[in-house]
Amino acid sequence: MPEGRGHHLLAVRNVTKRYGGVSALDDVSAEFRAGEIHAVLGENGAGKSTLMSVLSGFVAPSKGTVELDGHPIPLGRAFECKRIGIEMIHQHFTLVPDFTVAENLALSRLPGLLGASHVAERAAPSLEAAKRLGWELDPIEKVRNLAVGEQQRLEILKALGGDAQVLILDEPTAVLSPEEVDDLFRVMRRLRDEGKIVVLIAHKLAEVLAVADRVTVLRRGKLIATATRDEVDERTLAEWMVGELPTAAVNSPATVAGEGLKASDLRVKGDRKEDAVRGISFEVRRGEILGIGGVDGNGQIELAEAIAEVRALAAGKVTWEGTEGKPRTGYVPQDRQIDGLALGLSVEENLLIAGYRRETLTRGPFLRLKEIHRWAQGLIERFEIRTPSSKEPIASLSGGNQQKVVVSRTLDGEPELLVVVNPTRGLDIRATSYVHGKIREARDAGTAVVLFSTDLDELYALSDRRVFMSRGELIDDEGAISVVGGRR
Ligand SMILES: Nc1ncnc2c1ncn2[C@@H]1O[C@H](COP(=O)(O)OP(=O)(O)OP(=O)(O)O)[C@@H](O)[C@H]1O
Repeated sequence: MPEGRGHHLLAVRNVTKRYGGVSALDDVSAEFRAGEIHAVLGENGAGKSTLMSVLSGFVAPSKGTVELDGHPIPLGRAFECKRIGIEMIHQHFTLVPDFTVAENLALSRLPGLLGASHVAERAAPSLEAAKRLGWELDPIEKVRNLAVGEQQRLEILKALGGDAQVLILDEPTAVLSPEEVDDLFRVMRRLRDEGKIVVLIAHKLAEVLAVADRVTVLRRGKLIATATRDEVDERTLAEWMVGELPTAAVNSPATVAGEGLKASDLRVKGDRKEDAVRGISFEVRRGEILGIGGVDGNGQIELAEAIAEVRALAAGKVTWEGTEGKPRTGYVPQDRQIDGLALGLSVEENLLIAGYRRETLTRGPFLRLKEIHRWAQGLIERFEIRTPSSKEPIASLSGGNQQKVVVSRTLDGEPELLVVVNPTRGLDIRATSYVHGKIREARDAGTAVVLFSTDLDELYALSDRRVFMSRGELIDDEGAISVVGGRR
């Protein structure tokens, strides 16, 4: 039996969290034990993030308590929770890119001046943890030069340096390559065996079954079940999550064909003026989905932005149907929080913002408000965007539901060229299968689709043809996937 088991118990007792009329959590009770990896599952908007935020003190519940070893934790006080050893590893990293590894590690400890000797002293516990886990990082490397997987390691090391007893990971595998996922799971098991409480939010059932000791499923704010790994399979979990079984989508071959986008010798600079895309040529025909795979950070984003015309080309040429003419382009960017959404505006305004439906929704300089409302309502229903109303601020939607807003308005614009980057990141099984279906529909109607995805399952399920990117270049040998990657 792992040492420390039974020593620490994080217990949620009858927790309810209401936002206006919505119960994000409804009388939820659950126990997270030392020496276990506990996965929390649920559809988009089920309440997973809210539960994690309650556990880590970022959100105070409307009712109920959380206890660590029988002592109530300070509710809604993240800093206090950190002090007693509860650490949340967020999906959006909280690192300072221009600081070194050691400086970032030092910063996470008590605030104060960062003299060179203090940095070394404060970073030491995290660097020791790094050594123990086989995650050696160069302390003087700038964080902006680290690959995404390394940045995540740094986030975890920050938490361990603070002597975390409870580690909460919010969808930690979303940004990782298969090898990095295996390595993260190795470390999670090791931390579990050291007696820590490890909690994770996850969407991929296969991953959950691979790593979790126990699983808790939420649906619409309610706890549906907690079970041990051996008591469940993918089918049961899926049923618990959605209340029914989703039907698997089948990939039908493309029907419409025609000349589409042709890119010749594209070169694109990254944000730091580095050569992010180094001479790439490819073609994607109308009625075809071209998948571009590879580990994050190998120039995919810069290439996607260049094709979608939101980043300038340094060199090279793009033609559409053999001419210099521009296609009607739909773009689903990588980071919805930064590029996709105006967080201060409502759901409806965010649907409208991309301007895809300008002809029907405006009259001269005026907005046709009733039309807009009806149209927005239609998208909300079809894409099952979970929101109390279309007037709700977008910031109050769950992550997956925000992603649905971006995807739905883009697909609704009936693009001739569709550029999507990880279109289903953060979406649950049902939403993923719906979005895949809509992308195939667009393809079947003659759209040329360029799918950038770091998710191999998605890449193989959706694309008609595949290439991979490594260090700014295309490689078409699929066997090369395991060697793709590393630093920029
Ligand atoms: N700050 C907020 N204001 C209003 N409503 C909110 C707020 N935060 C969450 N909600 C609502 O609470 C519900 C649960 O959201 P939560 O983010 O916990 O879901 P989730 O399971 O993490 O979903 P996802 O998989 O999409 O990230 C959703 O209906 C969401 O709209």
